[in-house]
Amino acid sequence: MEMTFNLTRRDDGIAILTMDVPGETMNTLKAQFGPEISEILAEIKSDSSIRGLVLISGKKDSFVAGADISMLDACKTASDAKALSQQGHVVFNELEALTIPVVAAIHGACLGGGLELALACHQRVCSDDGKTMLGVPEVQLGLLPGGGGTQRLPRLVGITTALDMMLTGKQIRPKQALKMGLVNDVVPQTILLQTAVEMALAGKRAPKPVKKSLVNQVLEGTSFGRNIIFDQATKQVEKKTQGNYPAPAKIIDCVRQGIAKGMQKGLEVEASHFAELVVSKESEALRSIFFATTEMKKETGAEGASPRKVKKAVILGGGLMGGGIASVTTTKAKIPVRVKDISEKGLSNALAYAYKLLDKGVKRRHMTPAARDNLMALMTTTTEYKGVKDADIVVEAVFEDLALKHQMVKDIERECGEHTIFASNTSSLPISQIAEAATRPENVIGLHYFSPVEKMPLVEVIAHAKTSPETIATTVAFARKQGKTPIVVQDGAGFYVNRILALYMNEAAQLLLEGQSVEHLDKALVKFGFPVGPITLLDEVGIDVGAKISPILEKELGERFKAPAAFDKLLGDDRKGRKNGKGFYQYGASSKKAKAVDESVYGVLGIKPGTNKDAKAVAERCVVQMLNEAVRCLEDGIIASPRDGDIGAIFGIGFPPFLGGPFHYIDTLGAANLVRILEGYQSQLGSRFEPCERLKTMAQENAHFF
Ligand SMILES: C[C@@H](O)CC(=O)SCCNC(=O)CCNC(=O)[C@H](O)C(C)(C)COP(=O)(O)OP(=O)(O)OC[C@H]1O[C@@H](n2cnc3c(N)ncnc32)[C@H](O)[C@@H]1OP(=O)(O)O
Repeated sequence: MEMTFNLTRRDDGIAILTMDVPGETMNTLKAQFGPEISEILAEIKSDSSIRGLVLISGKKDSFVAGADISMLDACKTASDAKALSQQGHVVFNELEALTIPVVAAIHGACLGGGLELALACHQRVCSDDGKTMLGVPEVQLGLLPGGGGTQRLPRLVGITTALDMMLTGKQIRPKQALKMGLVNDVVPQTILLQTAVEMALAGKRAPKPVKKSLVNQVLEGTSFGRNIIFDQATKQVEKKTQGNYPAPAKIIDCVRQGIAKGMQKGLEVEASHFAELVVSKESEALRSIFFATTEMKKETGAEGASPRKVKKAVILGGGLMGGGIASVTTTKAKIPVRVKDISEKGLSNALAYAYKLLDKGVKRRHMTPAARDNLMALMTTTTEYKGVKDADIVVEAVFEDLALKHQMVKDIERECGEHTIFASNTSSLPISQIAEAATRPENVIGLHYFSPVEKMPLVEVIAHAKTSPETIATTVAFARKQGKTPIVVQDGAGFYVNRILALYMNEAAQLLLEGQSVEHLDKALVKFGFPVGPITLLDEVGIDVGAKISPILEKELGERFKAPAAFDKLLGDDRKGRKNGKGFYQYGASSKKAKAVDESVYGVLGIKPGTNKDAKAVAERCVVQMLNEAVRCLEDGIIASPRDGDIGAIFGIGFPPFLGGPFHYIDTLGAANLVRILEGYQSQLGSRFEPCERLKTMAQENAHFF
């Protein structure tokens, strides 16, 4: 069997231990490595000619991506998982206990168990490459660092920094890592191995003391101060997770107990908590999302089609969406963009949007001003169709007006090349209707972004009947280069995300009109696990946008999409939401966050908030509408699979990730149970709750989606 670890000896007495998992693109830690590593450690200990050890990856651009998540999936019981963690502790403790200096030479991803492996080495040096990132992202999988990270990290970089890393799962760049003391040096990759060897030859070095503020020194230096840190962290995670994610509290407990009772006790607590988390339903759901997104990355979006390379893009419209699309195209995809707008104002908005994003990076020292300016140079602007002939793709982000979009199609067919893709960022108009103006409909596609474009990971790629497979594949690849997670959906009013969102929002509106307060509605759905409540979301998206989309959906999809008539009064009172500072919430002149509910909205709607219903019941009414419509979208072929439906809902509207997405959640609830709930509401509140046929069939067959 091919080995993963290869030990070579240099004349200067430094041994190089190269990790290279056969047949895999990334190194990951697997249980079966235990005996191989123990054998190598025994060999090293018995060979007095070895004066030092350097650990390096044999992979081109990654160190170690963590424990093999598939291995964790294979754990059937908590004791299986605990054994894995304990095995990791034994191996890493043995590595750390070597009397010779051990240096980790890191290039590329050094994450999770990979960083824990590096922490068990006496020193660490990493490359200054953009691909090099260090972190402990286990919390994003509903886990915690189970290879000693909860103990070694705080002792190396301090409690506050370690908690921040473990509770967010953030990736640390090389310079940041050096500054916080996570690595001892940062060098070009060309001299990474040589530097590591020199560090080993120089012998063990105590880690440089991490510079801490006086306040931090006092807080971390006394048990009273440490308790303040832990209590504050606990309060923050409770507020953020609403009790829906068990991992953060367990991370805090591992650190707290380890610092108070010593590393050995800390490791015992870590192994126990890690084990419970591996078999938790939350982690199972989060791991399924990781595998789903990884699987999707390999798909072109159109069977058998290969994407064309996009060397230049044109964005029509420099407004909020156009500016965002242009920004992610230059800053993420690093593709030259020409923004066309009818006014200079629109063009300057697009430039300002990109500059503001990039300048944040400069201020955070992630980027130099020169790098910012080089990326800004990729964006040019025009009020006429000049310099667009060689565009490979044009993304239109103009008003939701079919005639205007038809004009755009004709303009682009006249001004650009025969292969140029026309991608519409429409949020509701069927692509087939937009394509009616095209002489080359095979080049017309939907590419629906979500606002704010630089933050929302999802895009919907909408193919109409005549869209060519190559157009689909090229658009999917283009979105991926922008850092997006694209799902290919079929043409139809509202596509997928806005369609399931519309019924969820309508139900919230019904509850509001029944006398539930705005705060209560929003709090109930945040407690359920959404990032923001439905009323806040309506203010963010725009009450006018919602009002425009609803009739389109109702016309094509039926009565159930009819929005409550009372909501027209809001527009009559010029309430558009955040965009014009007047909606359900008050908006101060400069405040980014909505202040308080604008109580006058109740008068506009002609309602008076009554007694609030149970929060779970409020959430359930809104969520089951979304679940039922998600299944209808699968039934109608709008989405290709439950997997795409889960990813679309999570990445598009923040459906609670710990539930795995609508389809995973229906499996958890049980189709029969969901049908029973829907039918209950149907008898009380009307036909909008009627379960779709697919759900009723699944209920009868006790079927599951996964
Ligand atoms: C001991 C405890 O602390 C427990 C842990 O360590 S839990 C694991 C913690 N690590 C992570 O969460 C990292 C997960 N991986 C990633 O975030 C990304 O893969 C990456 C940032 C490392 C690289 O991203 P990218 O360059 O986009 O590559 P892919 O995501 O497509 O991955 C390439 C292939 O590697 C497989 N893979 C990556 N990480 C893991 C992992 N931890 N376990 C199992 N497999 C992993 C991924 O599935 C791809 O496989 P393929 O066969 O090539 O499709």
